Amino acid sequence: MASTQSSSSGALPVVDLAPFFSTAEDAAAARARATEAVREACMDTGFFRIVNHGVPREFMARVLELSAAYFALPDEEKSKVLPAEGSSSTPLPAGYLRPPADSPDKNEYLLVFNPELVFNMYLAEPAGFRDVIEECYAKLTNLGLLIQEILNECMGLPPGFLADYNNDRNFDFLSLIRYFPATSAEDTNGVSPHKDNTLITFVLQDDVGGLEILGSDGFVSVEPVEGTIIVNIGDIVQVLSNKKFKSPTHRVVRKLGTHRHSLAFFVNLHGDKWVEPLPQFAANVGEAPRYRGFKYGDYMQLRLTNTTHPPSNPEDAAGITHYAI
Ligand SMILES: O=C(O)CCC(=O)C(=O)O
Ligand SMILES: [Fe+2]
Repeated sequence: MASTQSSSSGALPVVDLAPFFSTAEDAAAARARATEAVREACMDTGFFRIVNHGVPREFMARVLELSAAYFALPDEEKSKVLPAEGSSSTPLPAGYLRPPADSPDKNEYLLVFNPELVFNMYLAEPAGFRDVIEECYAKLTNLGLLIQEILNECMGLPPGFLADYNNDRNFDFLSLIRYFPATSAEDTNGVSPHKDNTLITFVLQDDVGGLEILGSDGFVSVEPVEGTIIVNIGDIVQVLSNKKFKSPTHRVVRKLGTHRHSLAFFVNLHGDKWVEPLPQFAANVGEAPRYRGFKYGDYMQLRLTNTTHPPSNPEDAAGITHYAI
């Protein structure tokens, strides 16, 4: 088993996206440097931090503040937007959820899908919540497209390849999360170690901390830095790149005496898409594929069983190794 030790020295590579919003003459060279930094981060840990990403700091703070106000509502209120069984065209039902009581994950969350396509479930309170969350959804969707374009370049794919492959925004979703305070030094699990089954994940977090990445010497915490967005690539990129780019294992550890609020935005393929190592990373370079192909929706279903039927041993949770050759 991986070491569960933590250290607090987790400095993620910082990628400045300003040149992607600039028409200045020297922006092209700066864009190339940022792209190279993303490439190195993806091959190294799969995690990086972005700055000058176009989502204003005050806006991010407002989102987390409204999220805290939402979760502070009484349980009876929040439960009014429990998703209706089987009512959803999306991969998961929209609405407020808590992991089952026997889950080791001690958190609660609200899932929001593409507001242009889906009726999301909201309460009347807190005031302004819906507009701000939907604006956040739109901003992170656009940011996802930019990161995807950068990844396309890092992976040496033909221009527009990923945009064309991942051309449907029905399976993306946003999760507002509140972690409960730890009750003892033993009871700290917030989210068990996992890799994201995504293409790209964004995390915004408050100043409490608790997100940790598994490195070669155990888990390392990702310190909160106001106004920055944490990015990690997910299993889809790991498979497409035939494991050249890493989908990192990470977890959330709860802190004593305080709730933690975060927002995760998941950029996903449509469930009907086929996922397998691309020829650029396999046949064309004489490498054997490390994964067999699968339909993305099937993998999502497999991963859902970890939530609906948590394995008694967390190490037995279903993951991308299911398809490993
Ligand atoms: O809350 C966080 O910081 C990350 C949550 C996470 O890893 C996930 O929802 O997949
Ligand atoms: Fe995650």
